[in-house]
Amino acid sequence: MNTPTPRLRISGLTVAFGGLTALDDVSFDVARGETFALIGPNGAGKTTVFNAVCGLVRRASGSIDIDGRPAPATPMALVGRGVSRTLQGLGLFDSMTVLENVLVPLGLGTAGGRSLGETDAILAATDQLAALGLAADAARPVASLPYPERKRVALARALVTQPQLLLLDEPAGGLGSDDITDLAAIVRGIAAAGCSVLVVEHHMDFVMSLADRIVVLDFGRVIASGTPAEVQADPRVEEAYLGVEPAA
Ligand SMILES: Nc1ncnc2c1ncn2[C@@H]1O[C@H](COP(=O)(O)OP(=O)(O)OP(=O)(O)O)[C@@H](O)[C@H]1O
Repeated sequence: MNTPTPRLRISGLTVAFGGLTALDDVSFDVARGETFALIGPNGAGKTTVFNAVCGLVRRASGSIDIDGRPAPATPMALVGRGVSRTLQGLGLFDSMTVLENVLVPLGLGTAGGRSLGETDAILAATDQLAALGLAADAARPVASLPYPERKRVALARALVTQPQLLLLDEPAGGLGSDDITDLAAIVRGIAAAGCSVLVVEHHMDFVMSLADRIVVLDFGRVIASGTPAEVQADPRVEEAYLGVEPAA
């Protein structure tokens, strides 16, 4: 039987910054419609994986394929290949309204693989804001919104291009428990619609309740992988987070 082509395949990825090996021979696949988490202590290399997928850092070796074809070399070309990303910080344009922020990627490229005229772009952005409960905020300066709403604007901006692979960098960071519960429901809906989600997150309850599979990085290496239950039971993970030596 043929194995389906993964949405994202990372093979033997190594990235170095001068003398620091930030990623060392990292490999994993993300299937279509899968929610996949990358976890690990601070500095483990999680964001560098995202940056490598987006063509923002140079690979020393390894390959990155999206839907069976090499990832494009530039971030702009990624949108046309169905990839979107949120940033660890919000990365919003504070001088713009909510709607203008969500329109930015539509001005750069395509939605669902096709270019949109201005009217259709505004409709798509307005629909996306409505889907995330932000319809009433469209004309407000984004800087005037509370932090959880600004996080959702950043998510709307990533979703407006109708990605097939969504990279979420610490989406729960800075949110309270009610907002995290809402976010988990939103991410489940995104995955249920067939979009693969690769999430970097420190909030463990969120990760464990959401992810189909998890890879754990430490000092740039994969130290564990599997289902949430498998990863939680792995003594190497406890060691990486807590500095506890696994029992012999
Ligand atoms: N552009 C860069 N130049 C030099 N070193 C970098 C650069 N980007 C990342 N690093 C280093 O690479 C390592 C991995 O960083 P990265 O940001 O990927 O970790 P992370 O797992 O995302 O950490 P955190 O959870 O704190 O965000 C760290 O030691 C970091 O200091």
